Amino acid sequence: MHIKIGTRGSKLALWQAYYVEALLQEGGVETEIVTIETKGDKILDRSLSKIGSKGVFTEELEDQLRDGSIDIAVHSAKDLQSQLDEDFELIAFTEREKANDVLVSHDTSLSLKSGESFTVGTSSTRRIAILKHFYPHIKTVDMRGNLQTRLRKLEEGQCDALLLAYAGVHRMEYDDKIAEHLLLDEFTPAVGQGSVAIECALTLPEDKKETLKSLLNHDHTATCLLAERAFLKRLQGGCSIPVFAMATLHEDTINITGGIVSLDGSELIRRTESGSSAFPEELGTALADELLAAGAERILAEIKQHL
Ligand SMILES: NCc1[nH]cc(CCC(=O)O)c1CC(=O)O
Repeated sequence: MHIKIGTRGSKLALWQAYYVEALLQEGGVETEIVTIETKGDKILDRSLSKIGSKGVFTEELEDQLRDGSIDIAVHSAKDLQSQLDEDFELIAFTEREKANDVLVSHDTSLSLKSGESFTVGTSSTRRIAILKHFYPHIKTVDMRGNLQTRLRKLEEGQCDALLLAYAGVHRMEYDDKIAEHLLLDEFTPAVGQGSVAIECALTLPEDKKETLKSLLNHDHTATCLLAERAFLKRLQGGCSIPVFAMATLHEDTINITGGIVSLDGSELIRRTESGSSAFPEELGTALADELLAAGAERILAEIKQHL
C-alpha cells in the first residue's frame, strides 16, 4: 500500500507528518510527503480572527484530498474547525502529547506567578484573555507566524516571553527555553491540543481507511477528542474564540473540563462533567449546554460582535 501524506510546510507541521510517516512505515506502508502552503501560512500580517477562522490552515489541503492528489492530510488537531465539510472525515487521532501550555523565554527564571511585570507574545485570544483574567500585570503583544517566526521575534526582543503549547515546543526541541509549565486549571488547553489528526476524503478506499486507522489511531486519545470536539461544535467556537476544554479518560469514565472567557478577561466560566466513555460526544455536548445556560451564550454573543 502507498499513502500520500499532505502537510503544511512549517517545521512543526513537517515534524508531525514525519511522525505519521514513521508510524505508517513501521506498519509496512509506503509513503510520500506532499507539502502544501495554506492561506494561514501566507497571510502573516493579520490576526487569524480577522482572516476568518474557517479553514485557514486546511482549505488547500482539502482541495488535494478531494482530487486525490493526497490520501491523507495531517493537522494539529487543535487547528481543525469543529465541523468539517461533509465530504471529509477524521479517521485517526494520534496519541496525545502533554497538553499544557508553557511560558518560553531566554530567561528561564521568568514566572507568571512571581508578580513581576513583563511582556508576553501571543495572538491566541484564549491565552490573552486567560492572562488578563489571572495575571492582569502581564502585558501582551500580538505574535503571529509559525513557531520559528515567533521564536525569532522573541530573540529580537519584541517580547520577553512566549506562551505556547508544550507539544509544539517539545517537538521543535526548545525544551531548554521553557520557563514555566502552566496549570491546566488556569490555562486549560484549546480543544485537541497535543494530538495530531488525520483527515481523509470520505471516498478514500476502505482498505486504506482500515490500515490508517489501525496504524495511527490512539483509542484513548480519540475518545477524549471526540468529547472535546463535540463541546467545541456546540459552542460553535473556531480557533479564534477563547473557548477551552480538555478531557481525560480513566477506565470507562471521561472527565471533561471546559469553559469560556470574555475577551477582556473579566468573566471566566469553567465547568467539569463526567460520563461514560461509550458516549463521548453526548458528554461534550452536555457540558457545552451547561456552560451556555451558565452565561457562555451571552459571552459568546459579545465576543462575536468584537471579532
Ligand atoms: N495554533 C498553532 C499551533 N497549532 C498546534 C500547535 C502546537 C502543537 C499542538 O498543540 O498540537 C500550535 C502552536 C501553539 O499553539 O503553541
